[in-house]
Amino acid sequence: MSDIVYIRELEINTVIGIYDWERKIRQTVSLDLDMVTDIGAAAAGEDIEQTLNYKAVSKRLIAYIEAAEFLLIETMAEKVAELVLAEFPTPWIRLRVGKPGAVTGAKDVGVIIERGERPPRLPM
Ligand SMILES: Nc1nc2c(c(=O)[nH]1)N=C([C@H](O)[C@@H](O)CO)CN2
Repeated sequence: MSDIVYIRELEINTVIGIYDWERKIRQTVSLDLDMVTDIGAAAAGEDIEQTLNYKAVSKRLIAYIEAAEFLLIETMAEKVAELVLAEFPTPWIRLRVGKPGAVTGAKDVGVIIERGERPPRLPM
């Protein structure tokens, strides 16, 4: 079965950007994650150890991104997707990295990527 554990609008402060002034400040990035899993065992046993733990993923990404100093959000997105696929029990991730406030007049800008083995059927 292809189920999804998701995280929405995880906001993290970091050094991000290509301009000199951006290297001297911290800005907020906003992440959405959709991670494929099978929730069956966790649901049957009510066992947190059987889950793809969204709290554990969030804490790991907060620590990683707060310490990072990427130039581009593209690089951040690739590295975050790599980390999640390597460290957590999911074969596929869809990730949005937004940089709200980066463009005057736009509420948000960013990238959306999918990485890993895409299952045949995904929930909407
Ligand atoms: N596709 C991208 N475009 C831009 C990026 C980026 O990371 N990816 N970054 C910038 C600047 O850092 C901008 O955010 C400063 O306001 C411009 N375009």
